Amino acid sequence: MKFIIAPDSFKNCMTAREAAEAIRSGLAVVFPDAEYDMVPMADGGEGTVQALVDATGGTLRQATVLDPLQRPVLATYGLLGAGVNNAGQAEQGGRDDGSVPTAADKAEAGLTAVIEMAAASGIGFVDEATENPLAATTYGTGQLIRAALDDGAERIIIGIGGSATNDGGAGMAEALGVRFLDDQGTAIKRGGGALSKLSTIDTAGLDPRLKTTEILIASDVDNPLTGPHGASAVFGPQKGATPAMVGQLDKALVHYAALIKDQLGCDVARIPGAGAAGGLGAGLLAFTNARMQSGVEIVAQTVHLASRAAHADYCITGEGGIDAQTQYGKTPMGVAQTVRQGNPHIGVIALAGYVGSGISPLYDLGIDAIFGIAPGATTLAQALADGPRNLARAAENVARLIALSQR
Ligand SMILES: O=C(O)[C@H](O)CO
Repeated sequence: MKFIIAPDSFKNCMTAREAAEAIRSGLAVVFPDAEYDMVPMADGGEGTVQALVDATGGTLRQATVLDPLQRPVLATYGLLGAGVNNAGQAEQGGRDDGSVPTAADKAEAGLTAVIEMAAASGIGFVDEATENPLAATTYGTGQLIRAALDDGAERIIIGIGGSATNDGGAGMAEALGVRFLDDQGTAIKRGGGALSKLSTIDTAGLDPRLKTTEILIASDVDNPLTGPHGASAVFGPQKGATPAMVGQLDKALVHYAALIKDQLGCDVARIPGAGAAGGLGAGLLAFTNARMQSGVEIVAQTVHLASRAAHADYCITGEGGIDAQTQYGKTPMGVAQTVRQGNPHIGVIALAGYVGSGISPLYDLGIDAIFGIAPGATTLAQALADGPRNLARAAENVARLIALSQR
């Protein structure tokens, strides 16, 4: 019997790796001799760096960068290991065609870094008293990209979302060498508000390493940069923008996008995801060699999930919450679809801290069964404290059902 264990983190409770370990411990009560392939997962949001570092035996790195309000902070990013790693032990690497990568393949593949923009420019750095989307900058995210380039990264996975910013990624680009000038040739201030003064975008100093660096953007939303569904209108208020500020920020981004189109020949305004993270999506597309992809797809490809499922009997996935939103690119859905590509007969079971309404479509989309792990009514604090134990017990019960079905 072979199990693939591929959960996301359970927010505020367990990292993806801790969740995978809890699931394994429960399954192993019933199937001590089964083969367990541990694949900590993520969807590009919080926990992506840790999950990919854990899954590949990579390393966590830190750099001092500027937060959205330009205060120095220590931010963490990751460098992936050369091969897929099973819970930090033996290498399990396989390509999605089922073959195992050679040392030459790995050398050729180059170093991959993984960054969460929120580690430098996230909403967690501001509070009600300090939030200011007119001034907040993604400069620190650019500094993290630069740190990854200094480490030798040739490919960067960047999870974007959860930002405090609305600057169209101009701060990020500035940290990488772009100059944003007003009509007097003076550098404009950082932050989305000042983009209305922009007149010239000078990319002469852009870090040349970006030309040969592939950037994969895992975006949490697919909103356009501007307009009623754009960055400012939809996400500005949660960053402290008043209705008047929303109008000002949107106008500034319209102007910014027009200059990017005129001066760089790049039309980013309507691309789905360009409005993610206050328009950082647009900035990455305009100034770097970037493309958007679903976050869970990027992670699944990076850890070779499809090929690892080829000879597995069951896949156990999960996340803190599973509800109607899960079908739109959340980890359990992406895991189910990916493992089925590698093995149409695999059984897929999802475990969650809470199970919300609207989950019926998930059964047709590839998840065979969904179970909540809480044993009964309790407080959130208690549910979080008991999370690993509850998850292990739910996994044990799943294993008991599997054993029963084999009798
Ligand atoms: O950061 C933001 O603006 C939201 O999470 C959408 O990307």
